[in-house]
Amino acid sequence: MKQTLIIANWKMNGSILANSKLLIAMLKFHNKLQHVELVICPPFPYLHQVKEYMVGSNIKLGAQNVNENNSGAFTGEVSADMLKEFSCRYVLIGHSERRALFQESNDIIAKKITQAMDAGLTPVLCIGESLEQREKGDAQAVILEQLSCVINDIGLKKFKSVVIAYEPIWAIGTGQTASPEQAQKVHRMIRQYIYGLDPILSKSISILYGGSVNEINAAELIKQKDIDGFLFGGASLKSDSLETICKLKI
Ligand SMILES: O=C[C@H](O)COP(=O)(O)O
Repeated sequence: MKQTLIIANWKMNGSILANSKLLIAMLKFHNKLQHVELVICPPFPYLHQVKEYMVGSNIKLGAQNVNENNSGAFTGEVSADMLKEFSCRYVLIGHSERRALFQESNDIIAKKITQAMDAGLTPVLCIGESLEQREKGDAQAVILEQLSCVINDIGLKKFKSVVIAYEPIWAIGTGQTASPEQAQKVHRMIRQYIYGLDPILSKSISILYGGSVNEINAAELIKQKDIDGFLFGGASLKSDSLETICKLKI
């Protein structure tokens, strides 16, 4: 059975003290998480701190971004090999905040995925439509374009190791989550698209939902057939919310 994947994206939040409190609280419930794979994605400077706390637990470490190059004169950037050295297992790629604020194109995102995979990291490919695109009826086309650009670039064989995170931009950090039905409809569409390429992969690939997930709406969302877990931000900074979401019976 596929494990439920829960990824906590701290975004640009935290401090050494605040992180310590959160991590100590998490370690109290981590051993009850047999049915979920919990991944923490802190800002880069805190990777080491989180890694130290996670020793002996089954909580995994992830990063929020990676550069599309191997090494060299890319001031301020971090390579996939560096993340691997810091014990990262996962890396978020193409988050909508990076696409919008840092002009990351589908082409750059495909290159980042290749870098991540070459270093042995599991890339979490974030996709999703804006409110404007949804209202114009373009959501499906946008999502399939984001997916197909990556698949065409890296090839289906490599794509088998990618995790997909569907995050409607209008639901991120707004408190306005997609309804379980809305989310399921898109997840089903994504899975059917993958089915058309590779029926076996369509069953094994994890498709996460993200966008204002919290301890209240998570229970209904996770019951949806094609939702395999969550990528969440705000609620991941609150240990009580995190614990409730991780303990949901799938
Ligand atoms: O990476 C996480 C997503 O952007 C969702 O963030 P949020 O849970 O704060 O809406």
